[in-house]
Amino acid sequence: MTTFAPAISTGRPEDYDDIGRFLGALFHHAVDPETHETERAIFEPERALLVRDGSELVASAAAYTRELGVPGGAMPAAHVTLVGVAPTHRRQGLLSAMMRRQLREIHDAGREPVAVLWASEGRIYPRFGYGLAAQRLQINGETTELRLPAPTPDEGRLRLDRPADRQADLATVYDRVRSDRPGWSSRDERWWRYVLMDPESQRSGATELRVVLHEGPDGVDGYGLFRTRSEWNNAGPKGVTTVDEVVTATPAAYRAIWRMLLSIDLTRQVVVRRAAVDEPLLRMVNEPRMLVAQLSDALWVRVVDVPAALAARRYATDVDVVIEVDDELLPENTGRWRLHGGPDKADCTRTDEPADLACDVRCLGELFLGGVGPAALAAAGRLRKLRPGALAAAGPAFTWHRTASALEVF
Ligand SMILES: CC(=O)SCCNC(=O)CCNC(=O)[C@H](O)C(C)(C)COP(=O)(O)OP(=O)(O)OC[C@H]1O[C@@H](n2cnc3c(N)ncnc32)[C@H](O)[C@@H]1OP(=O)(O)O
Repeated sequence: MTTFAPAISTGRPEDYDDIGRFLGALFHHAVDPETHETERAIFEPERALLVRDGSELVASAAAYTRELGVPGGAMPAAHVTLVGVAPTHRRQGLLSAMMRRQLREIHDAGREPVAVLWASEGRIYPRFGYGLAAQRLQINGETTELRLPAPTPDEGRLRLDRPADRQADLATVYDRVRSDRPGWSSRDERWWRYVLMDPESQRSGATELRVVLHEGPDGVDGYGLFRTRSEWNNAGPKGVTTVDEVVTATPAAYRAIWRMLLSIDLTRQVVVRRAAVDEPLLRMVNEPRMLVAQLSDALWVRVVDVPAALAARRYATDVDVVIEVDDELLPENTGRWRLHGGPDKADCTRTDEPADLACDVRCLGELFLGGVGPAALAAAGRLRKLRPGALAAAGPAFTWHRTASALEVF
């Protein structure tokens, strides 16, 4: 067998048709013309890396330019996507070559201190320095077994509508809430069309996507995107409500929307694929066990530029710590970094002082959104404490008052 020497080229706008067909085959589904056009609109050809063998596309990787919510604000982040290698060319180092090139380009461009992705399989990306930064709960709730507290007077009115007709309201609520949710990405017009795209081919027998909006004293202050599916057996109806996202700016909106979603007539089950680990719903129902929640991975973060990344987020408490970092793929990150930060500001500079903590760059990715603290990573043997008391001193600073979560797969 001759060895294939990959030459990686940058994408052009006309490559999208090829990429769509290529990734459709890798993910074992047909190309849907409706989603293809929406996805083409968010494609950034100059950020795509392609490998061809002759004229045949055999590998791709790309990135979207978006902001990522982080503790205390939002920052530019390369949203890595469209990764695939043909079954004829797998395990010959193509993914590794693309990941190395992509990380180098992101680092050298100097605009995005971190990269972020959803992994098709959790074992693929740690070797490239990606750490599991946000987890999610997958809920399969038995709604007949769940009770919510009685409505309170501050709960407003609910209205049902077509999501596409209320896009402006959804965007207003989302932007209001996003500033305080580590892990949520910015959405412009094109992204809203992507989030709301609703092809028949992906409904699995359910209705079209619908939205329930909550109107509070100042107008729309929350929404829930959902669909329902009919199912019956000899005992009667057992329909399913599938919830895509619930975004609310007030506790009253949150309670009212979930009360409706859990009690739609002729349904008996609620499915939520991307609930937050600290989802308030778990604290609202009378029997949380009946939500049948299962933990899974959501966002993986790769710290690409250590000082810029650590200075871009905020810290729950004042922190002054020296971290020794090891980064095989981007050696500029290797060394000792002094992080001096707090709830309002942070800076991070190279230092010769002795380190308090030591870890690899993947571990920094895990810590980055506040989804896990240093003590858990130390207990897992992934982070080393080099000074007594360093974990207790730095630990609380890395967490955040809302844990990391992610609403949408990109
Ligand atoms: C952000 C996203 O887009 S996620 C979507 C990712 N894409 C997919 O899942 C589509 C289907 N899968 C694929 O296309 C390919 O299998 C890929 C892209 C996951 C891997 O591509 P390859 O070119 O085969 O990877 P490559 O040869 O560079 O492998 C590098 C190392 O990772 C390991 N590896 C790669 N993929 C996997 C996997 N799915 N499971 C376990 N190990 C893996 C390889 O064994 C290799 O290990 P080694 O260095 O110890 O020998």
